[in-house]
Amino acid sequence: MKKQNINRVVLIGTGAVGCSYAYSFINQGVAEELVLIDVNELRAEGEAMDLNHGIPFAPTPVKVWSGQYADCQKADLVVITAGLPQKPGETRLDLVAKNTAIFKTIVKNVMDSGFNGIFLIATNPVDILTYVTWKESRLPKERVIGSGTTLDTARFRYMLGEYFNVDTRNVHAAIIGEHGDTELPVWSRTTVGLEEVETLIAKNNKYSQKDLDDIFVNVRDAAYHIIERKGATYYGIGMSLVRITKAILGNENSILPVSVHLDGQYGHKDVYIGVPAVINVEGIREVLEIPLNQEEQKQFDHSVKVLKETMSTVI
Ligand SMILES: NC(=O)C1=CN([C@@H]2O[C@H](COP(=O)(O)OP(=O)(O)OC[C@H]3O[C@@H](n4cnc5c(N)ncnc54)[C@H](O)[C@@H]3O)[C@@H](O)[C@H]2O)C=CC1
Ligand SMILES: CC(=O)C(=O)O
Repeated sequence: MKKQNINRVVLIGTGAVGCSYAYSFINQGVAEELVLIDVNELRAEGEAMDLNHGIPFAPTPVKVWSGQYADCQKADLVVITAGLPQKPGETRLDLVAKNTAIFKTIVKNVMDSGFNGIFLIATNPVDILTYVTWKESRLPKERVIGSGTTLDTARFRYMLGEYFNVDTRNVHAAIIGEHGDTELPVWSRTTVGLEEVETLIAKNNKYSQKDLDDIFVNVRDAAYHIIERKGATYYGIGMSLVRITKAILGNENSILPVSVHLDGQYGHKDVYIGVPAVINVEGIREVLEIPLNQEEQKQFDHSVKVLKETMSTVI
């Protein structure tokens, strides 16, 4: 029997994203057990060996091993980063057919173990694969979560922090919608410190709406820019996934823009998409419905439409 108070996370997919997650997980002392699974068993084994050699320098004790699907039975959280990444020029939506097929097998294997915890999904297109996981697992929607626009929001806050020359933690902002080309910034709710960006622009002529629009385009296209240069993105998402993991295992009631199932919020149903939600040990405690202006709502509706159209090709 698993001892009480021991948290186990199973990571499926030990490629670039999975290993960045594992590395941050160990360095941030997130939980007591981390199990690595990959279709390439040797890879998972090698990564476990390598990570274990850093454990003397980790902030808290942790057991890491390359395991089997049976290890999911006692897991609190299963994180999936397995599947194909984009090649230069490919969109996230281009990956939908192949990664859906991979997911159907993975989710079945996890559920066959008797798993009854929370899923956290990162594989692209993340909103659609989170929906696939929810359908295939038959778990309550609150316990199936996608990384959504957490990474995009981190990029946005970082770039706004640079622009206004303030600590990025004092930038309160969110990217919502598809984690992909139709995502949108919620400018109407963006504040730096306690000031609205609109006021900051009006007060100081070194700032402009044009610069802010360029910042959003750089956020939206960041993955393309990085993939062109180094072939893949992984550190940012690894740390984003650890942030969500800590919100869950630490029962934090933190608000993060994750991919959640909408059931009427924002005027939409039966879709997984990135919006702010309260996260704790139960998974999604509450989906927050932040007021959007007319233009933001229009862009959000478009994002839902694109996701539903793509989803209809695989579900
Ligand atoms: N949600 C987000 O914000 C982000 C998502 N991603 C996505 O994460 C995914 C992974 O990307 P990378 O790690 O760069 O790819 P990668 O190719 O480095 O790693 C993928 C891993 O999945 C494994 N795998 C494939 N099929 C499997 C199966 N059936 N069972 C178990 N393992 C399997 C592979 O052996 C490989 O180790 C991609 O879909 C990528 O687009 C990447 C960055 C950000
Ligand atoms: C690849 C990807 O989804 C990202 O870096 O945003």
